[in-house]
Amino acid sequence: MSDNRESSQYDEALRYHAQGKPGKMEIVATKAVATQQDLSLAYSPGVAAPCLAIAEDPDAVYDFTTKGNRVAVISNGTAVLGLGNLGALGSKPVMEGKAVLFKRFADLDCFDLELDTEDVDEFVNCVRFMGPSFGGINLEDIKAPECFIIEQRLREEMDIPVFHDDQHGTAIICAAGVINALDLTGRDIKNTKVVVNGAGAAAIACLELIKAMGLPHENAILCDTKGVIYKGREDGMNQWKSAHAVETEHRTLEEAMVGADVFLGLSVKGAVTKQMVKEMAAKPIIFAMANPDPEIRPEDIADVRGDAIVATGRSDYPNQVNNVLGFPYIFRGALDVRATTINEEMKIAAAEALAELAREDVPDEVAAAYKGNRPVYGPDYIIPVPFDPRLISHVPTAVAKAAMETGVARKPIVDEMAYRNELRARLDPTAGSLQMIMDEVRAAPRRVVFAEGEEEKVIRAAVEFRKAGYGVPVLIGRKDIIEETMTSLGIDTLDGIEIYNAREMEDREKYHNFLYERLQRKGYLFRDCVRLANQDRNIFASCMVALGDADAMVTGVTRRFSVAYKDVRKVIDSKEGQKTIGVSIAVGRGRTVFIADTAVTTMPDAEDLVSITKEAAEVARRLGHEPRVALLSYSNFGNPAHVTSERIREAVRLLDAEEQDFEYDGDMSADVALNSDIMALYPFCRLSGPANVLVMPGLHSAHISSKLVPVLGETRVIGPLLVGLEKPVQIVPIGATVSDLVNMAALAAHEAGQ
Ligand SMILES: NC(=O)C1=CN([C@@H]2O[C@H](COP(=O)(O)OP(=O)(O)OC[C@H]3O[C@@H](n4cnc5c(N)ncnc54)[C@H](OP(=O)(O)O)[C@@H]3O)[C@@H](O)[C@H]2O)C=CC1
Ligand SMILES: CC(=O)C(=O)O
Ligand SMILES: [Mg+2]
Repeated sequence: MSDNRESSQYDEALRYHAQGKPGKMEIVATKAVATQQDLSLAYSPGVAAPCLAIAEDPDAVYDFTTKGNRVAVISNGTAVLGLGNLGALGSKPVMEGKAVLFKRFADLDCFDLELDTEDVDEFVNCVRFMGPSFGGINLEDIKAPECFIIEQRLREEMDIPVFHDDQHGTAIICAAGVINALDLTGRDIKNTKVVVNGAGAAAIACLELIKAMGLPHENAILCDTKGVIYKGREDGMNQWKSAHAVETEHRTLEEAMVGADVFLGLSVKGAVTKQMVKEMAAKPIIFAMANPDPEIRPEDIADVRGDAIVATGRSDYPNQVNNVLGFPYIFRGALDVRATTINEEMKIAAAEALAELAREDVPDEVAAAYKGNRPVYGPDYIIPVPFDPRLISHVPTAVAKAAMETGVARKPIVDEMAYRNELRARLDPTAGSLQMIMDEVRAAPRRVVFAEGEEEKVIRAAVEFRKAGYGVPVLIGRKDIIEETMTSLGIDTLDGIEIYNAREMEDREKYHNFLYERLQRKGYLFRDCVRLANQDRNIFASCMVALGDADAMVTGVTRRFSVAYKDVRKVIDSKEGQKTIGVSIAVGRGRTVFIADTAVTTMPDAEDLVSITKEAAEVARRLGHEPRVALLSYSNFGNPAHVTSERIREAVRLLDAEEQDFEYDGDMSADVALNSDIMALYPFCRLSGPANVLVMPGLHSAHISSKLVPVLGETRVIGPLLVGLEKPVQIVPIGATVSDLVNMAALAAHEAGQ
C-alpha cells in the first residue's frame, strides 16, 4: 500500500477522481421531463400504464424499464484488486471504475453497490432481493473462498446472469492469452507444465478453465501464501484448493518454477523473483496479472530472459491480460439475448473470440496506435488491446450465439449482421479515434511548446503531457515563477520539462532576425520585433515552432482565440494553397459531427466554402470517419431562393466541377442534413445517409451552433482544431481544462507527425 502511495500516479489519480463532480459517473435521464405533459407521462398518472403492463406480463419490464440494459457491480471490498481487504467503502472507486468501463466499452448502464458485510448469508440475501432491478449481476473483488459460495447460491436463486468477474472474467481473458501464447511457442497444452501463484478467486477459476481446455491435472502446481498446495497439506486449505492439490516434492514457488513452461500470477506484487524466471523452461509464458502491480515487472523479466512471452494486468505494458477485455462484452451479449445465465459455453465462446481477434489483421484504427510498428500477432501482441473497436461487435455476438445454441437465450438474435451493426453503433467512434491518436503520439513523442507557461493549468497540463509519454513539454515563462507554482502544486520535479524565458534564451536573436524579415514591410522596426518576441509568449512560441526548435505549440487559456490567432499568424503562414480553418468535433450519443469553419472565416464566399468543405472532409477522414458533407443554409436546394444561399449553391457547383472523393451536397438545412426521414423528402439528395460534416454558411452560425450544442444536449465539443497552418498550432478556448490542453497538445503533436 505504502508503495502505491509513493507511485508517480498517486496524486494525479486523486485529482482525477476529485475534479468536477467527485467520482466517475452520474445518472442521465433518457426521456424529456420538460413539460406538464412529460411529467404526467413519466410519473403519475401515466406511469401507471407500464406498471400494469408489467404486472400482467413480467417480460414487458424489458420494454418499459432500464432492466434490460442495467447491471449491478457488487462488492464487499474483501479483495480489492491485489490490495487486500479495504472494506466496502474502500472498494467504491474500483466498482465505479467497472461501471464506467461497462458504459464506455459496451454501453451498459450500471449501479455500483458496496455492501457492508462479510457474512455470506447477509450478502446473498441483499443481492437476491434486488434481482428485479437488474438485467445482470457482476460480483467483484470478493475474496475466496466466500466468493465461490456467494456466486453459487446466487446463480441458483436468481433468474438473471450472475457472474463473479474476478473468477470467470479473468479466466476467460487469461485463457485467450494462453491459447495464443501456447500457439506461438508451439506447445501442446497436454504437455505443458503450469505454475499458478495465488489460490483465490481469480487463480482457481483460471486453472479450472485451462484444465477444461485440456491441461492435465498433474501438470499444474498451485501455490498460495503457504507455498505449494500438495496432496496431504492441511495448513490454510479449503475444498477449492484441495481440488487442485497434486503429488509433488515441491514445497515452495521457487522449487515449482524450475522447468515450468507457464506461470500465471494472480496473487500480489513482487511474488516472483528474477531467479525464478531464470529457472523456467525455454520460451516461458509469464502472465503476472496481480493489480495494480504485477508479481514481477516486465523489465525485470527482460533483464534475465529474452525469450519470454510476458503479459500483465496493466495498460502500460504490451499484452494486457485484464478482465476489462471481457466483462463489458460478455454482459452485453448475455443481456441482449436476455440470457438466464452465463454458462461455460458462453465463456469459452468469449475466450475463443478474443484469441481469434488477436490473430486477425488489425484494422487501421488499431494500427494507428502502433505507428511504424503495425501490431502483428506475436509475442508482444497475443491479445487485443482494450480500445480495439472490433471487440464490441465480435465478442458479444459470440457470447449471444453460444447462449442461443445452449438454450439459455430468452430473446434470440434474428439477424446477426443487424445485431453486429447495432453493437458497432453503440460506441462513440471519436473516443476510439482519439485514443488511437494519443497512442500514436506516444509511439512518436514530440516537443510541444506550451506558450502560457506560467499558468497553473498549463503547468499541470505540461506535467500530464510528459507523464502520458506524448513527448517533451516546453514551457515559456520565468523559471522562478514556474518553479514556485510547481512547488505550490506539489510537483517536485522538472524532469523531462523544459523552460524557456524569451528574454534570457541564449540564441534568441535568431527569432528577432526571423521576425524582422517577415514583418519589416508590415511596419515593424527591428526593435519592435525584439519587443514582440520578448513580451508576447505566443509570438516567441510560434518562432520556436517556425524555426524547428519545437514540433508544435498550444496556447489559448489567457487570451481570446482571435487575439492568439493573430499573434500566431504573424509568425506562421497557411499551407500553400490552403485556407486556415477551425473544425469543431461534436461528439454525441452514437453520432459524431464535424462543424466547419468554427474559427476563422467570417463570411466565406463560394471559393472559401469549397476549401472549407475539402479540408473539413479531410479532417473527418483522418479521424476515422468517411465524410458525408452538408453545406448548410436555411434553405433547401434553392428554396426559398435568396441571394445569401446562392454562394452555397455556387460552392456545390464548383465542387462538382472538380472531382471529389467524398460525398457532399447542399444547400440544405440542418434538419435535412441530420435526419434521414426528413432527408427522404429530397430523394435526389446525394448523401447516402445523415451528414457527419456540416459546413456552415458563416462564422456566426458555426460558432453559435458549436457553443449551443454542448449546453443543450449530451454532446461534447472538441476543438476547434486549427487546420491548414504550415506548422501545427492549436488554440484552446479560454475556459479550457487541463485535459483539453493535454488533448489539444497531443493533437498538435499528432499533426507534427503527419
Ligand atoms: N488481471 C486481471 O484481470 C485480474 C487480476 N486479479 C488479481 O489477482 C490477484 C488476486 O485476486 P483475487 O483472486 O480476487 O483475490 P483473493 O483474495 O480471492 O485471492 C488472493 C490469493 O492470493 C494469494 N496470495 C496472497 N499473497 C500471496 C503470495 N505472496 N504468494 C502466493 N499467493 C499469495 C492468497 O493466498 P492465501 O489463500 O494463502 O491467502 C489467495 O489465495 C489480485 O492481485 C488481483 O488484482 C484479479 C482479477 C482480475
Ligand atoms: C482487474 C480486476 O478485476 C482485479 O484486479 O481485481
Ligand atoms: Mg477485480
